[in-house]
Amino acid sequence: MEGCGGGRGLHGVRDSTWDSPCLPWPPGLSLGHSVAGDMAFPYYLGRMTDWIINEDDPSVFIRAVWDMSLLAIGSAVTKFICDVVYKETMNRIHMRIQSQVFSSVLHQEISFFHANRTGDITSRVTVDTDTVSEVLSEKLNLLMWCGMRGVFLYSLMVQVSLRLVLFTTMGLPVILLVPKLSGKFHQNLAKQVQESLAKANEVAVETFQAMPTVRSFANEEGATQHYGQRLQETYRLNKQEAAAYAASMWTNSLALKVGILCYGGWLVAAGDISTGDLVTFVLYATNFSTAMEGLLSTYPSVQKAMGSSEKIFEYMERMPQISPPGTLAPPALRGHLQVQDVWFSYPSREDTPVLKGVSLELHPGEVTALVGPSGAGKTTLVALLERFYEPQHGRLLLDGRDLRDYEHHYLHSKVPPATPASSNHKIPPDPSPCDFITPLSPPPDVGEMGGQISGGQRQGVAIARALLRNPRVLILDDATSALDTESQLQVEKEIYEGVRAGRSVLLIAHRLSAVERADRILVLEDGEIREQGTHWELLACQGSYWHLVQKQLNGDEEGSSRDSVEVGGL
Ligand SMILES: Nc1ncnc2c1ncn2[C@@H]1O[C@H](COP(=O)(O)OP(=O)(O)OP(=O)(O)O)[C@@H](O)[C@H]1O
Repeated sequence: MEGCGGGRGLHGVRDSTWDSPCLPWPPGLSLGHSVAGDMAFPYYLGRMTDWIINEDDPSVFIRAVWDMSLLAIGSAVTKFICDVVYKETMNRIHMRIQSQVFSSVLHQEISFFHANRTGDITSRVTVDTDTVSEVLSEKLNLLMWCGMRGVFLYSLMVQVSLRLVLFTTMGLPVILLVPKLSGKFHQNLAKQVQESLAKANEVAVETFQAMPTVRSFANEEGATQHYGQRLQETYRLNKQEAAAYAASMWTNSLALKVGILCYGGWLVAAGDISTGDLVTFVLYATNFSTAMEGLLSTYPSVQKAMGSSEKIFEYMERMPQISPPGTLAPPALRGHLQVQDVWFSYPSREDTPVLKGVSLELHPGEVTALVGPSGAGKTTLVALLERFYEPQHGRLLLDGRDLRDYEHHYLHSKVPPATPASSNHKIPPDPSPCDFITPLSPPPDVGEMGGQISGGQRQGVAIARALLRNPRVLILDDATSALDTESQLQVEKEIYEGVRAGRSVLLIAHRLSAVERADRILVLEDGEIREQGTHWELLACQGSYWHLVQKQLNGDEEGSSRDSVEVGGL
């Protein structure tokens, strides 16, 4: 068996996965003991038959009974120990595979999560690993057991009668060929079942995630129907899979057994073998046929697991499509951030650049604001600064060193973003010593995707989390739009206090009143920096910024009717 010691599993797995959970003693040996115990029965039954027919010395009969009893006990005990050790080992392997797939997925680049559906990824980590584990812990055990029985029995059958073995062997191709042919077909079907199940899961996950939308469009019936259609597809494939499985089972050839009895009877009559030998052989052959049946019934499951394991190992062996982080972690960081001639397009739309030669600088002790219409590329720039993606052209430098050179945890603690998305996970009971968070008082568990807190609380938590890290570069991406006026003033106080202490701040805001105090305002439009200057300088130019301000004043842009803009100071 390959599962123990180095080597690769069903379809190849890194050695480390399989190294540690080795069986404490050679599994083949203990399995051999157990199988050999089982195999002795036909032999002793044969001897007993001869004794009954010939009425030999009674001690032969008593010895046979004793030997059989001892072997039965020995075989049962060894099998029990074997099963316990094997299952324990396989459980550990399952746990390891599952956590390795999970960890491997977590290390993928962000675009991987955009390219693959959440349901598919979850299915890989849970359903597929379960399938493989089930096969490892049950079916593979059975497969080894049946395989070993088959080998033992065959050699014992050879010892009893070579002629009968040759006769039996003629029926073997039927037994061995059919599963090979049906196996491929079954493996294909198993893969399709897994994919269809993943799609059904995806529909369920997406529906639950968008539950408020489903409710407000009264689309519960539609969503149920959609899910039902997916399940129907899975059901149809499952039926086909079951039929393929049954087809691979029928090879248990009754004709073979009848043939052995007829031919064996003729050999006994001809005096080639004894009646006891025939009894022994028939029992061996029956056991052999059962072992072959076991192999056949297990084989499709192993094929199925191979389909699942292929996908698991695809994930486990996938290298993230982003440069690995560096090791740089200087004790002191100024927070001078430079974006130099950055061009970027998303992997899913490679021919549509979102950022077109963007250059900007964040200086320690200054607030730099980035404004622009929706879709201009502001959040994309933040994603690059967070190293979710890498630009196709241009450089991102922190204190003169490329962002890629910095150690992963160090970089994210020194340059944390405050975005609503960063508050979606569970938070500690006391998220922050920051004053503004107290009145917002979020619950310790924010619920899935932050669903149990208000927009304002979410933003408060996000800012508190970012500030808690005492960052050198603070990035606020539309982080204060849902805060009430009092909380917003407190956040601004925190921000500007941090700036006085030498922090660099990048402030992205739709509500233009929030950026008026910034030391510099950059206007990003269609992926390009169109203007930069202070609030007053930009107003005086009457360019893009002035137009944005006018739009908000006139209430043209979404939400601006609620947020009156004071052009002239906060
Ligand atoms: N993951 C993605 N894959 C492909 N295109 C994307 C992705 N995320 C954003 N985009 C596209 O990139 C462009 C810029 O989006 P981005 O979110 O950076 O704009 P934004 O200026 O932050 O907008 P807003 O102010 O509304 O948040 C948009 O055209 C958007 O559709």
